Amino acid sequence: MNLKIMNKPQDAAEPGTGAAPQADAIRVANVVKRFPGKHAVNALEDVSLAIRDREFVSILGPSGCGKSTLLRIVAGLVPHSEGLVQVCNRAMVRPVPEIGVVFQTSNMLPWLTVEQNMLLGAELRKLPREALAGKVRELVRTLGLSGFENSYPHQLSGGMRQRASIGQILALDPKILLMDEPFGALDALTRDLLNVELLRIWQEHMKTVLLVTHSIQEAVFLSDRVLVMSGRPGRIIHDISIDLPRPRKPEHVKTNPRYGEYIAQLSHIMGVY
Ligand SMILES: Nc1ncnc2c1ncn2[C@@H]1O[C@H](COP(=O)(O)OP(=O)(O)OP(=O)(O)O)[C@@H](O)[C@H]1O
Repeated sequence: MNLKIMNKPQDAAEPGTGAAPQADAIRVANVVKRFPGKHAVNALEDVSLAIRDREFVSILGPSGCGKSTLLRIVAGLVPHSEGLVQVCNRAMVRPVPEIGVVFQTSNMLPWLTVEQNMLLGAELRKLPREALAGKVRELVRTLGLSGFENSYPHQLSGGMRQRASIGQILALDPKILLMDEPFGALDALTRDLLNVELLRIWQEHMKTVLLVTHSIQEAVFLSDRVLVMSGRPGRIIHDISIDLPRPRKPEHVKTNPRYGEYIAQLSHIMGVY
């Protein structure tokens, strides 16, 4: 097995094209995060990464290494202690409309229907409801929620709730999706189906995605690159390009010998076997 572990030079031209480099959607440079207090924690140490426009990048790492903290810092939800975070070339200090965040559990309000939840963002951002109504109808259809527009969250399955949560975020059309274990609470079959759906959405809507996951298979199936973090304080210790053809269909990817090699390589790095 001879797979490359690479740290892409961030200012390099696109390989083989000689073209100007694509813009970075996210740039993190030398970020440190300390949680002060009686039980002070050094969560992140000298984390640097760059994610290009429309790239799909996953982060893997041992439990407690700071993956969610890193994602929340990029989202502007948690301040960093040192270093620089830029989103779309602007320093990140607070949440911005270019970023949508999907968490492991649904953010839906239980007293609102699927459609009302998806329209909620428009109200919070003081956009006219009508501007979003058409888009929400289309999202309901493409996310396989037709017939459930008027259902309440408790009337949906876990997978449907998570699809609706993704719809809530997509309704606002962020350029960048930050996803923290979005399918972690779902059964394997539903997770696989939503992975395929996520790839379709990513391709159709040309988003940049940064995904935190515990699943090596999910990371390899979805990503252009997989970043691996060390134990706490978290640092990026591997940056692995996933050279599998797109569009990716499970039946093609999972029978591709390179898929197995990436899984084996990452399992070895993660100490799974
Ligand atoms: N608000 C906080 N205050 C203090 N410590 C925190 C806070 N948030 C996270 N931490 C600590 O920072 C470290 C990293 O936590 P984080 O949730 O980012 O890890 P993770 O890699 O996402 O973990 P997991 O894979 O288990 O979800 C942990 O030791 C955690 O206890």
